[in-house]
Amino acid sequence: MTTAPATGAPVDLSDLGTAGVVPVLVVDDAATGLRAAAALADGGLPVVEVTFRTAAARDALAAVAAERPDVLVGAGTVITAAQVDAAVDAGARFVVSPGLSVAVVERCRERGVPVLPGVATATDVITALDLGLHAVKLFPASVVGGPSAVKALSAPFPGLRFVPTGGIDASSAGDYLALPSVLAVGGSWMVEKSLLAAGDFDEVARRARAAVEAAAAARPTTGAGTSAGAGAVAR
Ligand SMILES: O=C(O)C(=O)C[C@H](O)[C@H](O)COP(=O)(O)O
Repeated sequence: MTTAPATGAPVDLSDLGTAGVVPVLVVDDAATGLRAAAALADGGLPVVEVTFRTAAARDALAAVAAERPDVLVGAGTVITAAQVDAAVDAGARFVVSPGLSVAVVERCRERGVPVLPGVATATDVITALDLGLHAVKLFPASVVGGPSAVKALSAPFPGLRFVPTGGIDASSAGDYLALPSVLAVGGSWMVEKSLLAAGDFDEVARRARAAVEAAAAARPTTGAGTSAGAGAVAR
């Protein structure tokens, strides 16, 4: 069971490494967001990235932040500095972007929240390093080459940690998590749209539990919470 840092406590990206898996949520109403976050926590994964793709995203994020202080809630699909402000004002404790925007990174720094921008190429990685980042999201991970792409990009950039996201599911998560440069994996498979629409939150909890187990099995040496993948990451 992963424990989220208490509300108000500083969060850094190592906390995502501790979880090992970042569920990516797309919701059309705040109540569904709240139920999904509760089901994920029931499954031992008190972490959720609420994507800023829907009109309800802000309210869903705010509801989770207010009602579930035990859950580490962040914002995803953040592509403008204005969205950083909206997300942080709603209670986001980390920010994720599909790509690398200097404006987003700088606003996150100003607001004091850790940011995980997306990269897909070595050129993107160099830009991230120039900005002083130590961890990036690899997106879309399955399209840019899967675990082989992580390995290839890790070679010239030792010390950089990756959070592969995009096209990952229960069957492929372990292949990424077994790589030492992988901090965590992200994905929507635990909170699939059809499950939310059907109100099948038991299945959300079951998938969260399976994901936690897969992460622990892929990083077996020191166990969940203190595994190699959970090493410290500077902002
Ligand atoms: O919204 C963002 O910030 C993104 O970069 C995209 C999401 O992380 C992926 O869409 C999740 O991918 P799936 O697990 O394949 O659904």
